[in-house]
Amino acid sequence: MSKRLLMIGYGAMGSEVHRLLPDGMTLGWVVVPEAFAVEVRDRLAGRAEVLTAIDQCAEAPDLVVECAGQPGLAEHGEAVLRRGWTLAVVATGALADEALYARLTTAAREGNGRMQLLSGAVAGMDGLTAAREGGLDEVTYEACKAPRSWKGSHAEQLVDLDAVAERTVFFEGDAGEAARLFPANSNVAATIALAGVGMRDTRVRLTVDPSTTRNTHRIHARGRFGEFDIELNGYPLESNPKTSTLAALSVVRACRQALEPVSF
Ligand SMILES: NC(=O)C1=CN([C@@H]2O[C@H](COP(=O)(O)OP(=O)(O)OC[C@H]3O[C@@H](n4cnc5c(N)ncnc54)[C@H](O)[C@@H]3O)[C@@H](O)[C@H]2O)C=CC1
Ligand SMILES: O=C([O-])CC(=O)C(=O)O
Repeated sequence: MSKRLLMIGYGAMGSEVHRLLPDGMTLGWVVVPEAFAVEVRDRLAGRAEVLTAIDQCAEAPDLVVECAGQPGLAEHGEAVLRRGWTLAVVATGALADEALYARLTTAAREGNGRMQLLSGAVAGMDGLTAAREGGLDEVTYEACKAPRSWKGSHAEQLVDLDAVAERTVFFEGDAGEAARLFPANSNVAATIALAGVGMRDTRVRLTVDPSTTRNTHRIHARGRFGEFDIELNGYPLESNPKTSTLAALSVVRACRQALEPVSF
């Protein structure tokens, strides 16, 4: 019998994940804000039940994936974890809020739930978490995207996205600030911080480049293990250029992991 997935959010990433769900996993429920429920119900045309709160879900899903962004994790994360369900998360930037982080970890502990932080648009989180065990001296992260990928974000206050003519750095700071200021664009900064040296000590630089069509992520880590540099040039999703295709694929991978006895 097929395992059943509950998805929080059903935007660009959610629809892509739904399209690519592995055999053996079906979408049972989608949770979206009231204002989007009618539209999402129309799009799904009966293929999954559309809810607006976790307590409306009458059965236990085999897996819950958050594809809703930071407000979605803040709103529904606790209810999922208190029910003892497993929650795979991409809006890791929400965890820069220490109070929310504490609420979710307490809910997971008390409810016997599990929060799985997904690697999203980047690679190397396995190596970084392993490297941390030996001690890390430095972790830096740089993102570079096309102007259209920064549209509608705080970048609009820092750089003229319509006029920018060459690669331009518009933000330098720590991972916590980046995740808070760019909630739809800098979850990766928080993911790297959570896997490495934390929000305050992870240095972040955000850039825009009018000549690129990719979402580029560069990570540098140095510690007792040695050092590594990762550069990932991802294709953005057509339906949302802020979001890399790999981020959606990392959710698909989490679905596959829930099905298979052997996994990376
Ligand atoms: N960790 C990573 O590498 C990445 C993380 N992300 C995160 O994933 C999020 C989703 O990306 P897209 O699908 O491209 O965005 P999108 O804007 O296309 O879709 C967001 C969806 O979430 C829903 N939503 C919003 N607030 C909600 C709430 N309180 N409860 C339930 N649903 C809610 C919306 O109705 C919409 O269906 C981004 O906002 C970002 O936070 C995105 C890319 C990479
Ligand atoms: O998808 C990406 O390239 C990264 C992203 O939006 C995020 O970190 O929130």
